[in-house]
Amino acid sequence: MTQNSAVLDIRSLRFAYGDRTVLQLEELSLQAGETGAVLGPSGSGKTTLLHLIAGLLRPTQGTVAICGQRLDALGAAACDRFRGRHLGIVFQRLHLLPALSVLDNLLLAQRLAGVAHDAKAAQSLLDALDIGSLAGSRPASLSQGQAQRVAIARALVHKPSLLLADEPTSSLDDDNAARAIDLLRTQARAVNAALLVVTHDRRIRGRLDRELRIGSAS
Ligand SMILES: Nc1ncnc2c1ncn2[C@@H]1O[C@H](COP(=O)(O)OP(=O)(O)OP(=O)(O)O)[C@@H](O)[C@H]1O
Repeated sequence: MTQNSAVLDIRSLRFAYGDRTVLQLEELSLQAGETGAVLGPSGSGKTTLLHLIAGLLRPTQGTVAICGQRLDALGAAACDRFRGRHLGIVFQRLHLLPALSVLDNLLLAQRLAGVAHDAKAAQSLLDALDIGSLAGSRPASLSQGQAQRVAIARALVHKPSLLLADEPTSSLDDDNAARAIDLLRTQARAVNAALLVVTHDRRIRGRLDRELRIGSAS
């Protein structure tokens, strides 16, 4: 791993299922603190791209590197560890664990990422997202907006290098969509993470540093 490399560096990327190319992306690079959006309609390869960045799929051609490390060069266990330490992911369906309190959802995320248990830092993050008073609540008792804030906090609690957000605004009205993007941007900057939002939602245009469109390739 090199010290001054981009947090995310994608070059000449192509992914195919069999002989059918479903994603092509020439170049995408994000430095620490930078934000970007990949916009594409349904079927354009957004989920495929997220899986490639997370090392769950291997490129057919080209490279994806996180902090200078190609995930396809790592074995399965090392890839899992690297992903856990360097990536934070806000899933479209938030996947909060219903049996755990909000705070315990964050503490579990720290543990899975292999960073030190730090309840104070987790609580500060909840406070920064204006949901500090909900630390003891169960996810089922939260509004959708509150639950999304918890998901953002959980993705950031181990201070990842890269924050990925999958369709974070698609089910939100205009005001809340704008708020969610602002939160992602502000919170990613607070830990000096790069942020990549993958979405079909055109309302995101002009809100992040970089914008890239993808379309289905044949
Ligand atoms: N396991 C698979 N085998 C073969 N083709 C697949 C597989 N998974 C996805 N595809 C195809 O790859 C293309 C890209 O799919 P992908 O899920 O990445 O798109 P997407 O942009 O995330 O779509 P959506 O916004 O609808 O979730 C689609 O044409 C899809 O049919």
